[in-house]
Amino acid sequence: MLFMVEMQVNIPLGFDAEEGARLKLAEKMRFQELQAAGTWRHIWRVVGQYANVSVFDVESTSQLHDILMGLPLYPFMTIKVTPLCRHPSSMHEDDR
Ligand SMILES: O=C(O)C[C@H]1C=CC(=O)O1
Repeated sequence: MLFMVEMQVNIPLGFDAEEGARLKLAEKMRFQELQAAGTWRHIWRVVGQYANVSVFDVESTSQLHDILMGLPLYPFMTIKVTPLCRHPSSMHEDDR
């Protein structure tokens, strides 16, 4: 199942810089793990914002829920999830 996930990161002004850097590194490592597994299929930066638009490929909504809630930066994120399905004109067989 494919989902578009929009994530806005809001780390409060004055948040401990070292802890912020640690969380960002942990987030990057988790992202790369999920990308390598094919679960976090795509990611784009939203220009001018600490935000991304991503596509996740998961088995269930509860899997996606657990992944998102487990992200190191989750406590600072506003997240919007949109289910996707294959466009009838798509040439990509793996768009499911
Ligand atoms: O930078 C972000 O948009 C937040 C998050 C998503 C991947 C990652 O490495 O950090």
